[in-house]
Amino acid sequence: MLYERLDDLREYVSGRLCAVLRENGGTAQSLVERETAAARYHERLAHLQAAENGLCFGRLDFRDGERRYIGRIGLLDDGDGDPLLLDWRAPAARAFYLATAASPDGVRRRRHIRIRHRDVTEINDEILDLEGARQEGGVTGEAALLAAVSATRTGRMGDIVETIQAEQDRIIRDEHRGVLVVQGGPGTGKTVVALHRAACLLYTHRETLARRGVLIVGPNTTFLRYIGQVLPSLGETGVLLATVGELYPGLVARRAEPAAAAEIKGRAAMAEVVAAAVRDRQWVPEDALDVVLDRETVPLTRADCERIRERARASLLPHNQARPIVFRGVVDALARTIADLYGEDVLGGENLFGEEDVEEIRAELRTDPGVREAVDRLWPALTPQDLLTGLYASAEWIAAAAPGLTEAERALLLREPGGGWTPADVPLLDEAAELLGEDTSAAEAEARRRHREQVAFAQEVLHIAEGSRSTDQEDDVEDVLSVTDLLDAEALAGRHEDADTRTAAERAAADRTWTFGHVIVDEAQELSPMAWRLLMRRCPTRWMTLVGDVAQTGDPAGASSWEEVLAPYAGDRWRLARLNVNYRMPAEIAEVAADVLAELDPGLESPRSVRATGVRPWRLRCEDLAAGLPELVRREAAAAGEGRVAVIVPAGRLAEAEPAVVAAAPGASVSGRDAEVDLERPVSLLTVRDAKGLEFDSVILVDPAGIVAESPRGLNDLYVALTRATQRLGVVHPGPVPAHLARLEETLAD
Ligand SMILES: Nc1ncnc2c1ncn2[C@@H]1O[C@H](COP(=O)(O)OP(=O)(O)OP(=O)(O)O)[C@@H](O)[C@H]1O
Repeated sequence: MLYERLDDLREYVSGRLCAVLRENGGTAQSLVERETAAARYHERLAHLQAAENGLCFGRLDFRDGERRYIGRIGLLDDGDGDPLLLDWRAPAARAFYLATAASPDGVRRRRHIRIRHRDVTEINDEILDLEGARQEGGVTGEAALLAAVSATRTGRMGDIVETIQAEQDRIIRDEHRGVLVVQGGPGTGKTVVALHRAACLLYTHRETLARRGVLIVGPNTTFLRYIGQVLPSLGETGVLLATVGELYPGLVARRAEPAAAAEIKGRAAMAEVVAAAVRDRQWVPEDALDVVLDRETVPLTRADCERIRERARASLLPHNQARPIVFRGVVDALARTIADLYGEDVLGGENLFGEEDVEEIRAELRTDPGVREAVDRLWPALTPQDLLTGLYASAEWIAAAAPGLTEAERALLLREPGGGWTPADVPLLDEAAELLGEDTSAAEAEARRRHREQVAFAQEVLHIAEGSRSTDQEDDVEDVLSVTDLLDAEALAGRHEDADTRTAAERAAADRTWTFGHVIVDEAQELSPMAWRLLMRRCPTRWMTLVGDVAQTGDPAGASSWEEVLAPYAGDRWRLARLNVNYRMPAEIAEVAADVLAELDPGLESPRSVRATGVRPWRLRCEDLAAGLPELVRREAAAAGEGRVAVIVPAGRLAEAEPAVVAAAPGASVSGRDAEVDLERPVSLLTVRDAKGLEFDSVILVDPAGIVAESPRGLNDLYVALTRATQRLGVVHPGPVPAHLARLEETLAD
């Protein structure tokens, strides 16, 4: 019956969509209305399609006899309008996630229903009675949960609507309008909870969020692809997923650079360096600037130039927007000099030039190319790219703008022009864009021209409409409203200008100054202070969800405390929520990771595993990867069956490990070699940086000591690498076993 209703709705919506697409002709206004309606029907259809798999997954039986079915979307009865199925996000569905035997909230039975190809394949009931309360274990829907967490991985994250746990549900629906930080160890569901929170917020605040959009920031494009299916599977499509490096429209930041250079660029002090670089381009000559005018050469004195610069700076306008002030200053100063020169009364009286004469000189100067040249010299129009390219290319400019850096640090910033941008450049470009502003005069002139054209067109339209008005009406009914009474040409023109049918996410992606309704940051601990400045500009309301784990911070520019990151932007308007249960690693793997965590920070607590598998993680000493690794990869691939295997290596061993992995798994995806790691392949070879946030059925970790040695946060990296497996973990070490992995026995798991 539920599927029948779904089919009816689909048929109805596709019918409406076809009808809209078939319509043609009409005014520009009706075309816009048609496009908007088509986009709406498309979205609705996507929503209905997404609900096909597992349309209904739960039922609540209440003590008073009421029954509620819970599913991916809400459905109403066609006849009486009663709810047939509750959307999992509706308040009435909440008991499905929260009711426990100790606190049943009127619920007698919770039923988990599994549907495949529209057939019910499994039912699990939980009776919430007193007996159950005595046995309470802390998880809800245990059988369904265990089936979900033990399932073979596919290389794409899936949704968890059927098994959301109470501690997760509270975060997903949290109504806090400031910054919500979700801190939790590896595998506690931070990412998946953040994505379900996005879906929930879009459901509850659809108006605001559809207009301003939701931004989800992740650490790299592989990760974004990995999580990219979750929201569409929940029927939500209008969300922008991006890395920080993708948040500067018009450029792709793919250039590589040493981690030490990226770390320097991420420091908060770089904001002052960029500001100083802008100031350094506001030039004053040592002595005087000779301005070569059409008719003669006139000097601008140093004092004149200083005065002009001070006036422009005092305006507090962004650099490019202050150029008209400099232009006026130059014209005034030159006009005065010319008037002094030619208007001097040889008899010693007052200057012979009156104010009108001086105004005439100014008018002439305004069109003189020499004046433009002088302004370009004193206060050049700059793009963020010009500014940074120039800064990076000159040791002298770097030294002037960054006196706080050591010589070695400054040398790391130096590079030849060209060759593209790195992800760490993007927050600096954004910072520069804020300080430079755009010289919008040309764009404004173009907008004014377009508006005049639209008004002229609208006047013509109204004229035609007036002309075609029925004369009968004119004769008979004096006060019948005509189209011109309702609409003037300006208003009609305005409607055409608003006709942007792109979604908020599409418009946001193309606009650097776009501000989002809500911003979600995953692996938030990795962001540098400069990246935070960029993100905070994109979300002035500070309605944000940040998920991360400071114990997993790998980026040398990343965070070690949420308080430190947030206090400058959110004061005390941020709240911390914790997740404590590990849904990814079985207890056997979690124990190994816990030893490393204890060494990282004895004060940090490991999350509790939701299951044990009985499979012990293994280690093997292997000096020669080329000889030893292929067999291990083959074994793990066979053990993982349909699942996914990752070989995680220090970046310095990628080249050595690649032939060994490819020999065992010719189709393997290789980080660094492939533009983007394809996690849907059975085997992947990755560095820790690329493995962040991901998970695999089986992980072979190569050279743990090498991982630790490779970065100042190497122990955090080792912790990340050890916490990626859902079933099996093996460690291959070329030298003696590191002390923190002593728990591992030197065996191969069966
Ligand atoms: N309630 C749940 N039901 C089923 N699976 C769940 C549940 N919560 C989390 N999981 C699964 O646990 C795994 C780990 O989740 P996720 O990747 O969101 O953790 P994380 O905290 O972001 O980890 P990390 O910090 O390592 O990136 C995922 O496969 C996720 O689908």
